[in-house]
Amino acid sequence: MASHFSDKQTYQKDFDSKAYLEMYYAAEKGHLIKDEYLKFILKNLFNTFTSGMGCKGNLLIDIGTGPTIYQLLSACESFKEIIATDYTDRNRQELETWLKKEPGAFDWSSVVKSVCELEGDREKWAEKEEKLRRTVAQVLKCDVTEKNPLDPLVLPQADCLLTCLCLEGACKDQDTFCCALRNISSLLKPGGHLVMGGVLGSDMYMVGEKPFSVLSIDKEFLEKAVSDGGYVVEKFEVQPRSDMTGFHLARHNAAFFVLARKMSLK
Ligand SMILES: C[C@](O)(C/N=c1/sc2cccc3c2n1CCC3)C(=O)N1CCN(c2cccc3cnccc23)CC1
Repeated sequence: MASHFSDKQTYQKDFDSKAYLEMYYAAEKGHLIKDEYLKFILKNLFNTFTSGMGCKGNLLIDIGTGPTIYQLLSACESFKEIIATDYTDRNRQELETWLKKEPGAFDWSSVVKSVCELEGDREKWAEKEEKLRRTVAQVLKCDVTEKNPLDPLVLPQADCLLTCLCLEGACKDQDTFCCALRNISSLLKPGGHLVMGGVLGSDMYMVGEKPFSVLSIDKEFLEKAVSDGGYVVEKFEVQPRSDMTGFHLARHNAAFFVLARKMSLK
């Protein structure tokens, strides 16, 4: 158990984006690949964004993107513009490096190919990468603990809010989680969709030699937090964790996927 809370300064100072990418998303051996988290999330994102669930529009904001783009691959088919956001400079830098095809960019091609396979044509992976690069308009700093997480920017409200593996890493307790959910909800239009993926029952995860704390949440807490946050839950999937090999690196017992709609005022 990480003895202390990994606050935003710790992330800014100690979160090694490259080590994280290698450890969790490297083809074949990445821990979130082997333990099926990624397969589960990609299938749910595919069903939500590209198979007629009606989740489409002009603007999607991804909150706490981290240094990863897997979560945007299906969304870029249904939204004209995507804004990626993260707290740490190195995560945003890692995203920019991939978006600009600069040297040292992480190789996402095997993940891109699996999403293209879901969409029906594995060969289209190069076009898919280019489509994503064209759709991500900006990479902004965000802090979910702020009333306006994008402060000082004030953006038009988004049609969809996406957030994966962020709030459980950013929030030290359940109250902070609920507050952060309300903060990010201010960025979403009434009637817009919240799409959230992550893990249940985790208390920490390793990045290189460093432990990062995780707020351990369960299905009941999450369902209540989303409903109390002003949403109607439309879909809530949980996948218990099967493969325990990477257990000591990222202790969680299930992956979750939530699709919810922000209630309109009237
Ligand atoms: C998504 C991620 O890749 C983290 N990935 C992973 S892998 C893994 C494996 C098992 C368990 C867990 C887990 N997690 C996240 C925690 C749960 C990332 O890099 N993050 C998320 C947390 N984030 C912030 C920190 C502090 C404050 C913030 C304030 N606002 C916005 C963001 C803030 C920084 C960027």
